[in-house]
Amino acid sequence: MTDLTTTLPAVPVPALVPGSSVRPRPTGPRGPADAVWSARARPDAADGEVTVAGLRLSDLAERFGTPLYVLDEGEFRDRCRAYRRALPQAHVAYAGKAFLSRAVAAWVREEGLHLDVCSLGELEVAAAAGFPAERMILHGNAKTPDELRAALRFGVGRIVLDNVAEVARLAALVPAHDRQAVLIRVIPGVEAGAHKAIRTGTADQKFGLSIEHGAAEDAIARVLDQPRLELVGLHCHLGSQITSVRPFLAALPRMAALAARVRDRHGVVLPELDLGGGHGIAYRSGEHALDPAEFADDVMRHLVRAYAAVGLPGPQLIVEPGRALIGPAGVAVYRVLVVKRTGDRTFVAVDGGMNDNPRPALYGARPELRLIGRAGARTTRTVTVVGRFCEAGDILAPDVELPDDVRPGDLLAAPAAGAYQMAMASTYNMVGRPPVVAVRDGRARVIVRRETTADLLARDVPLGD
Ligand SMILES: Cc1ncc(COP(=O)(O)O)c(C=O)c1O
Ligand SMILES: N[C@@H](CCCC[NH3+])C(=O)O
Repeated sequence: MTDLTTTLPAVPVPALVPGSSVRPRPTGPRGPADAVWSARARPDAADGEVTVAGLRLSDLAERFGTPLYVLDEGEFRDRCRAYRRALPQAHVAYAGKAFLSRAVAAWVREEGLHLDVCSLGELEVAAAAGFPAERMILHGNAKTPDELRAALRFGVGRIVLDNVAEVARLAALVPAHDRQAVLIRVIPGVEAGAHKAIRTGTADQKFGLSIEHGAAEDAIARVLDQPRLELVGLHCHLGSQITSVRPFLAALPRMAALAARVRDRHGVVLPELDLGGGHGIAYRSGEHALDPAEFADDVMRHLVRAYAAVGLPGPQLIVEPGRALIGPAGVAVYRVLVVKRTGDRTFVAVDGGMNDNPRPALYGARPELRLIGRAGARTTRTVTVVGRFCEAGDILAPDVELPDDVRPGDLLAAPAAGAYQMAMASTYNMVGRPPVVAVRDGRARVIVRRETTADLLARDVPLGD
């Protein structure tokens, strides 16, 4: 296991010397990639209103109810295009776990991306949207036999093997005279990611096979022994919400060295390298995102160099961003139900919370919440915005500056809400999940409807049955 802080040279932070031209890097956004609101959002109106794709969020809240998730289709498509433009030689696969529905799968299909799926459910949603199976990549640290069978039946393009047991299990399911293209997920020993729970580049977690301990090479030998499996490449995924390109660059020579050992030991040149996803976004004003163009420039340069250094041609690159494509396209809208003072704090309780956004409770994430729909008082106070669920830890943000006169009935909106919120939503306390409304060119359409109590009761077996 390698701690990046010890293996990579520290980036010197220039001191602010009076009268000198050396300035620390600005803490504000550097460009569009750092924006927390989508490019089609107008968040700065004097009346406090925010519009997205020409629609007022308060009108959408009125029409569809709250809590509400608004998804800016144009922003999502723009981001898909930006990635394809930045990486014309690579395959860009949208990681559906960030949020998937039939509409989203159709946008991904139309934009010509590949799709990373990690369950039978994701596979079937994508298939229902007409997504071509050969552009799908199946992941999972513990794929069920049903998932493996379905992947073969649908004709999924790539299956990423995560453990040795899967090698024989999958090979046994592939029909005679057929071959399934697979990659092997390895642990490169590079630590990256915004929180321990989402770091997957080092050995002390459940995903992948360690390079360091020989597990990866053992699995590779076993795959090469299976005539019904075709090993086309290596895969690694370092973690999530990574805002610097450095960890990706650190992984490249390690992946190249492993590819070279495969060539030396087995005489096989692996044509593909999947570097996973993990590209970070700005959740709050002033935070930095991983810029796709910068990522592309640096990674392509270092990739060719790392492979050339071991005498291999540059492989076909695959990347799998999820959050970076859908995160900034989403906005969560809540209605304030209660404002109360307890102890030293003012609590502002909204009609959503940890059920639709478990990220604050899981990773200490802090969404940027703001009053919308009216201007609000000029003076502000620091409040704690909490949800409505039966957990003291159901805190969306512990310290938000809101206008002094915030009151029940007000609307709060959080940008950058498109990834890993609705996708991870639950029905705790028997509260149905919010709808997702896609907006484009002044028009709104429900792409996932609100979950009703009738939906919840539909799964609950009536008494006497
Ligand atoms: C294998 C794999 N690829 C891609 C992703 C997408 O990650 P992100 O949404 O951080 O880009 C994940 C999740 O972290 C993953 O496990
Ligand atoms: N759910 C995590 C990301 C996990 C990515 C899954 N591989 C988050 O919200 O940050």
